[in-house]
Amino acid sequence: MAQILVQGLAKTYRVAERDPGVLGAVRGLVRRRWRTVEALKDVSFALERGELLGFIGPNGAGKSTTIKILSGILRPDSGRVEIDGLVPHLDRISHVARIGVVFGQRTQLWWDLPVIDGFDLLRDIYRVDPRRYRTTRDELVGMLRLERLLDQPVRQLSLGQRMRAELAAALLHEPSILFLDEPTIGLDAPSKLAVREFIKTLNRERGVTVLLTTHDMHDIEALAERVIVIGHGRVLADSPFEALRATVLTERRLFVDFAQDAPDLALPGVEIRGRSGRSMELAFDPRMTNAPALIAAITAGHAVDDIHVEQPAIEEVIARFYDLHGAGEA
Ligand SMILES: Nc1ncnc2c1ncn2[C@@H]1O[C@H](COP(=O)(O)OP(=O)(O)OP(=O)(O)O)[C@@H](O)[C@H]1O
Repeated sequence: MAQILVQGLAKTYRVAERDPGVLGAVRGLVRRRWRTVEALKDVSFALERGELLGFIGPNGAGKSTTIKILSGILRPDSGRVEIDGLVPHLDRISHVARIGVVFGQRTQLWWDLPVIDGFDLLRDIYRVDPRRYRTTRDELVGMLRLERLLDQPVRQLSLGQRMRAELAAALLHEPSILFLDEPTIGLDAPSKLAVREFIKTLNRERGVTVLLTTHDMHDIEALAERVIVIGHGRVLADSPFEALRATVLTERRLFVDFAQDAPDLALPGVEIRGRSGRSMELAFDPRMTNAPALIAAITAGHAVDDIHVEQPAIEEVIARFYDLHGAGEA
């Protein structure tokens, strides 16, 4: 049975509207005008225990709203959510004991307290058995290389250090599910790699179910076997990333460095995209020809120094997908 079940989720926000300027603000105090924003219209999916799901979509698509509902912070207007048999917003206390949540843009630690004191407070809040807590904490501190940061107040940490501390904080009570809302936002390359490695270990070795939202497609490429794309409050795709790539962009590219100036080539199903000196970029449709056949045809007639095939970059695939579904920013 699915560990996370979401069916027909809908959520509308009511936003106060006001006219511009001071007069508008004053008028707004007297008579409020409201506008509704349909953040989620109809979102359904199921997640098995131990899965790692990339939950992506353009700005304003409804990703954070979904995570807030799944964490029990928000109540949906309609639809059904069940996680390990509990309804998050109704069974909040039992539910939060089983999940960990990290919002990349917010901290769950205490700004002025040393990291270790924040961890101890979370131990008390979650009522973790002291002996069990020490083991888990020390393990997380080791995995996330936090040893030298424990005595520093959170406000003194760099963003990358803080994110490592946030991940530990979210896991001190050993949840079996982790919700990550943009955990790599603003991090430099080494910190991103460290966070990705940690998430991977947690999921693959410990079996923690992970739902990850991110705008960094390298996170998706490195971590997610399955991807859900949402746009305008609906699920637009739910498939392995490779399947998404195949439906959106079939094109492959072949880069050739010839031993002499790049020749004229006329091959069926192949388009020359660029040529400069001895280099040439070719695009081909893998349904019409394939890379080995193409390479054989080229090398049969010309001396070649180097040759390689490229898939379209993941950013390109996603941008094209948003385009096809008219799912630009809401
Ligand atoms: N508290 C709120 N009050 C009013 N409107 C909100 C609130 N939170 C979100 N919204 C609106 O709901 C829609 C969905 O927002 P949400 O934050 O879920 O999107 P998102 O996919 O997480 O976007 P991003 O990638 O930019 O973080 C947006 O139109 C947003 O403006």
